[in-house]
Amino acid sequence: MATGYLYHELFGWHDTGTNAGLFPADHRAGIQPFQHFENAETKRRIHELVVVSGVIDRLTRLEPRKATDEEILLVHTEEHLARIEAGSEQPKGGDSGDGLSPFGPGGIEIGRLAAGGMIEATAAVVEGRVDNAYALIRPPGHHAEPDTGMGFCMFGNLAIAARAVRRTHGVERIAVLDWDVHHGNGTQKTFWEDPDTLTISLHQDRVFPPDSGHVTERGAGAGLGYAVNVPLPPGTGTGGYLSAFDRVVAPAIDRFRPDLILVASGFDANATDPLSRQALTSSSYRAMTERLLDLAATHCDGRLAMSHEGGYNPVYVPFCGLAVIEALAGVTDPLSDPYEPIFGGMAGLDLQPHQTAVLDRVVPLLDDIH
Ligand SMILES: O=C(CCC1CCCC1)NO
Ligand SMILES: [Zn+2]
Repeated sequence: MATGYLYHELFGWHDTGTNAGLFPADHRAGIQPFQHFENAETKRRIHELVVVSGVIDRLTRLEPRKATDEEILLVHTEEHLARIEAGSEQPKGGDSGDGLSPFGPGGIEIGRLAAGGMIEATAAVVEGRVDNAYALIRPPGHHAEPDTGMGFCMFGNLAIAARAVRRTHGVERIAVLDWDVHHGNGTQKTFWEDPDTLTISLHQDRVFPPDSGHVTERGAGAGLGYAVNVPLPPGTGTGGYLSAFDRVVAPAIDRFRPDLILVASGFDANATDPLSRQALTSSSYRAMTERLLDLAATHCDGRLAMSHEGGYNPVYVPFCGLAVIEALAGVTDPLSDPYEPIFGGMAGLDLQPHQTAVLDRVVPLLDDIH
């Protein structure tokens, strides 16, 4: 099993400043200076754990490149690209569109490297140079819509890669699973009317963007039914997520019969994340990855590429990221997660009736996937 792995130190230099988590420090509002929630630490620490654990030696290292204007414009408007270019030329950088997504001077170059990195990882999988791949990239992308960035996202890295390999390699049917705890609104909007791109988002109900990711958001026109949303209640643990996988994700992908599976892989559904209220552990992510590998083997010769998104606890996210990469690489002696007994031992992590009730609403909708 050849697993591609893409990371570059420049991703750690994407500068989100001291926006005190989300907002600029302002003593009048009682906001003290502190680093932005989306900072380099979790990504850098995932990479260091991949190296120190020795898993790096079982991976095929892939190198990022900068996405071209043409590639970015496969998804985004000229106006959005111009906004990022203009901000990037400012002495202190700019923002991707919602005031919550800052970047430093020259920041567009790192944004291009993130999008180009996911293109390279996806192309390596499609060309068979590797069986699957993980693109540990930054800034994230799944909230970026065609006309704006948001939620820390500058460009829709995964969406750009999907359209890029469709154009260069003729990949037709692409299934996208977003397991970041926040709704994958950007990817969904990009492919809203596209029956050849199935978007499935597993997220905490209405956590971000506000009032987004409802079961009733299903696509439009020819794409109706090819957007699937599973808004899980706060506190959902492994039981709820794996039931969502077995009752929604797997049947949807089985019906869709993809040529490629892409994942918007955020780890902010972990039990310790500051920006959500779910309860997953590293073993949850390993189990989901193993299920995806089975689906990819069944439908598309194992072709599976993952694009890093959120995840904000620098202590625990590295163990979740390592578990996914170990599973992709078929590591049979994975590193033991010391926090699993604590975070995985809490009450209520098995499937709950109110979680089943959400899945019961989604399952019948899958009949519209052909
Ligand atoms: O991890 C993220 C960013 C979510 C935050 C954006 C503003 C408040 C919550 N999206 O996947
Ligand atoms: Zn997120």
